[in-house]
Amino acid sequence: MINQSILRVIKIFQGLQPSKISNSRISSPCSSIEETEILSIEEENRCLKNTLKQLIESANHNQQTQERFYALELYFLESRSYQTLIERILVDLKCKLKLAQVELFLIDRDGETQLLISEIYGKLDYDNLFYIENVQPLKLIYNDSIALTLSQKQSLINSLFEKKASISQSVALIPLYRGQQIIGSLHLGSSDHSRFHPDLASNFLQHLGSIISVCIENSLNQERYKHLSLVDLLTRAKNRRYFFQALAKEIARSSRSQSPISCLFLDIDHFKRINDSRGHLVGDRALREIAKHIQPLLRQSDILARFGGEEFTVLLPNTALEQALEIAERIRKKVADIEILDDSGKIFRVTTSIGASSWKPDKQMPSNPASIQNYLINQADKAVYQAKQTGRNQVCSISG
Ligand SMILES: Nc1nc2c(ncn2[C@@H]2O[C@H](COP(=O)(O)OP(=O)(O)OP(=O)(O)O)[C@@H](O)[C@H]2O)c(=O)[nH]1
Repeated sequence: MINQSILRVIKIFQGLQPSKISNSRISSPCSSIEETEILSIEEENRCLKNTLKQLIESANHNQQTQERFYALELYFLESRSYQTLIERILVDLKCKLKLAQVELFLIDRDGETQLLISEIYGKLDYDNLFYIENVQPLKLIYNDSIALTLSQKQSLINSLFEKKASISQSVALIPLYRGQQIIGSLHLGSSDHSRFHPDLASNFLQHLGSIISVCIENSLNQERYKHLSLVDLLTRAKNRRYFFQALAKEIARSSRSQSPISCLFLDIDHFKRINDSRGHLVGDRALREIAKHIQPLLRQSDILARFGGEEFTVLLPNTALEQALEIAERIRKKVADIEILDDSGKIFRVTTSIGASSWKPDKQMPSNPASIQNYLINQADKAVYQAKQTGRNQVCSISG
């Protein structure tokens, strides 16, 4: 009886561990052998249970890792602007994956991305974001073949993370690709020596790299479209639409903070004559030169916009009339000094009439946003008209 049941159990286990149970021993009726066999089966059973437990733990761990990575990827996919995405990669990723260091390299041929982003956001100040002109610096890091690399090599780690190399003990170098084209590289550094060892399964990191690549490309394309709709393509100053959006925002901010806000309207003098005598393309060149020379006179928070034709506006947040008049005078002088070349290589100059308006929290002043906006525009418009009427090439403001 006992032999029969032992045989049944053994048959079950034979498929799993055939080498450990010999048929000759089973055929023996000796009871001590039976006990040994039972003990051996129990031991096998324990081993199998342990193995199963480890497999389940490992599957659970993998599932948790997968869920964490999915959540992270979703977090990147939900970024609504390039600025937010970069912040999430460089700051939040470090925190969420408990990394010591994160470094992002992006290939930016001709500096197009940097120009676009600086025109939209000003300078994005991260000391771990690097724009490179071509793939060459990455080849040096990756040792020519640019593929996902997990390493504990101190020599490689020292070539990363600028001056802070000693913090990281192991690194993951994740190339960022769109199609066949490399667009950058993401470097993750851990203070744990065993975190990124070469034998680690790298599919999660690989997938994360693909998602980040798509997010970067998409957010840059969106920024390009947004930029096109808000910038004057001739002068690269902001356009009228952007100006009105910014004006509404700044008026709301000024009302809240009870700070002044000023506006300048610039109208180039006798511009028709320039077009008529030197040609429309030379007129275009003059407009470009004017915008180029005014921009550096302004603060980062000020906004230069082309209002239309040969008219520009400057929005000066947190600026009272007295200060606005000084800035206007500086602009007027600068414009008069610009040397513009006509098609025959001759230098000519232009002048501009400027009207200034200003709003500050005061009982005499309009207080709701729409009337503040009308007030600023009408006063600046009247002032520029006055400047034209009284001789051009001057700055005027209307009191009251
Ligand atoms: N080249 C060029 N000219 C433009 C553009 N937009 C408007 N203009 C010209 O700007 C000129 C504006 O002329 P007016 O409004 O008569 O004013 P003005 O000649 O500057 O005279 P005042 O403003 O009175 O000093 C017109 O000839 C327009 O054709 C543009 O994008 N490029």
